[in-house]
Amino acid sequence: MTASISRAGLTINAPLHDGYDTILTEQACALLVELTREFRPRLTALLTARQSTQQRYDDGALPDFLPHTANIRQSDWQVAPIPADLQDRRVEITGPVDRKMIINALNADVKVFMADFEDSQAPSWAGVIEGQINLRDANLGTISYTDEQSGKHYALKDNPALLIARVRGLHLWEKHLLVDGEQIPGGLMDFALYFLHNYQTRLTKGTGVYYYLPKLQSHLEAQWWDEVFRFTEQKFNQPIGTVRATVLIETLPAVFEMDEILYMLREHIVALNCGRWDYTFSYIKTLNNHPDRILPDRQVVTMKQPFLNAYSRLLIKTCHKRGALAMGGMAAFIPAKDAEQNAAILAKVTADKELEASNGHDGTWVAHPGLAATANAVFAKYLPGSKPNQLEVSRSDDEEITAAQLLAPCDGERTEAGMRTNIRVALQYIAAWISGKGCVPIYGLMEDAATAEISRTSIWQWIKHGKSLSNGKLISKALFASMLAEEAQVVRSEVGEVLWAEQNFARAQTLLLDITTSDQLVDFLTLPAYQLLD
Ligand SMILES: CC(=O)SCCNC(=O)CCNC(=O)[C@H](O)C(C)(C)COP(=O)(O)OP(=O)(O)OC[C@H]1O[C@@H](n2cnc3c(N)ncnc32)[C@H](O)[C@@H]1OP(=O)(O)O
Ligand SMILES: O=CC(=O)O
Ligand SMILES: [Mg+2]
Repeated sequence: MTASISRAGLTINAPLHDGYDTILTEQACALLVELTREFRPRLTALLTARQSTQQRYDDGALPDFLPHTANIRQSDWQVAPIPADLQDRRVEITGPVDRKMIINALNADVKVFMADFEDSQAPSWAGVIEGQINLRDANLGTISYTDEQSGKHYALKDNPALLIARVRGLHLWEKHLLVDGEQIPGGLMDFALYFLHNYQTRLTKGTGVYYYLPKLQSHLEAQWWDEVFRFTEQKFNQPIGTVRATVLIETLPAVFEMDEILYMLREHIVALNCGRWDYTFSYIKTLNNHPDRILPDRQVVTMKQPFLNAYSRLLIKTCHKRGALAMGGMAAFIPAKDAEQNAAILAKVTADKELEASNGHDGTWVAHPGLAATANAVFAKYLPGSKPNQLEVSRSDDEEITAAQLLAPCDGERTEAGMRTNIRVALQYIAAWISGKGCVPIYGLMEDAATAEISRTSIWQWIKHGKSLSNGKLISKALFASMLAEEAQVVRSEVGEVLWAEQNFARAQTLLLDITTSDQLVDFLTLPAYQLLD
């Protein structure tokens, strides 16, 4: 049991290992207390508002554009000019804030590295604090790492990629830090520590403090972030716009409020991004009670599906009209060792990036350095020479993209193989997450919190609506429980007894059973899983 420490009014219920004091300084603790007291009450109200909005969808309503903000959508305004170093973002690599991976990502042949406290990071105490240490050292340019086993040394190359930090979503709390007896918001903690420890270094280098904001559900949440940014800029005597944000549009409610989100953050925002995996998860969650909108096997739900293509095109059109960039998203493929398999993977990544670039996206994401060349080659065709982006594309496009298109049902089969794959993926991912690893390769794909959510909520929804598999089997709680027991044995033989015992597979199996057979859909799998982390 760790003794609790009180510093500047912040209660720290976790050990302060080597170097942690350089992050949780008196000044940092005082900032966390001040920001929490100022912004936590309204965040709590915004989270409650999410529940009442969801209740309306559960009662039969469908998401739609908001009547009372029509003037924002219809009037003429632009976001603040995009800083020079954010103009060309054709390829961005993403990854957790692990020391070695940060160095590899910053050295990759990409414009930007999105350093992730979110989908690809399990927010263990060590993960979040050491992540801040690593990012501080990366911004200073002093980061290095030596692999104890191989002896390989890692250091930054000249002109590394530009760093953008993605903070935790608003639903996640930091259980190790309390203000006035209550947990502090995880995203606010990531934001504040990253700002405090990096703004001077970054401003001295002529850049700003750049963030990705995940999983927003409304423009009022964007307004909350805007106020956090202003408060912090003013407190540190920095001009408005020192902080710049890229907002992921990755929930179904948010796609109907993109103009409003850009407007609320207009002095801070530079881009929106298509977070396709969380978006697909959110489509399932938001419409979980709508029997006519049940998704098929996960493998069928690609960006070619009309509802996802409408989302990509509306995001591009909305951004470009307002002077913001429109970033694409992640193909979940990762390189294979076998040359023939790898060629097939690169062909799939090329096709995915080609669709994004031809729709008009200004850039895209890759999950692995081995995919950077492929994504660069596609975007180079659309951005020849020194052309930085496609801001001119669909700026004045008046083709309407309707609510019906965004909500269009997606047909396809629900197969037994698809259901069994969902089970094995969700089981292995949850085990990894509660063991402290937020992103793992499973069956040749990158799996993170967003992709795993699709696997487990698909099954939940199929059970709820009594759907059948393509072979006629009724998808019931009993069928799921028996398949889970069988697939757990498959995974156990794949990973072996030692890893099964060491890496929390039995606990993951219990958690997966609980959240898939619960009557109410569990909002995020990371909420119950966080109780098991650390
Ligand atoms: C839905 C969303 O939110 S998408 C965004 C969140 N998801 C992500 O960011 C995915 C990040 N990607 C990853 O974490 C990894 O690529 C994984 C887990 C999928 C696969 O990792 P590994 O199994 O280690 O891959 P692999 O063995 O091929 O790695 C080869 C090398 O590339 C490095 N590497 C792999 N992915 C990355 C990355 N994203 N960033 C930096 N380096 C990377 C590895 O560290 C390794 O380096 P080394 O040779 O110096 O040891
Ligand atoms: O964060 C990205 C996503 O696809 O989810
Ligand atoms: Mg996401």
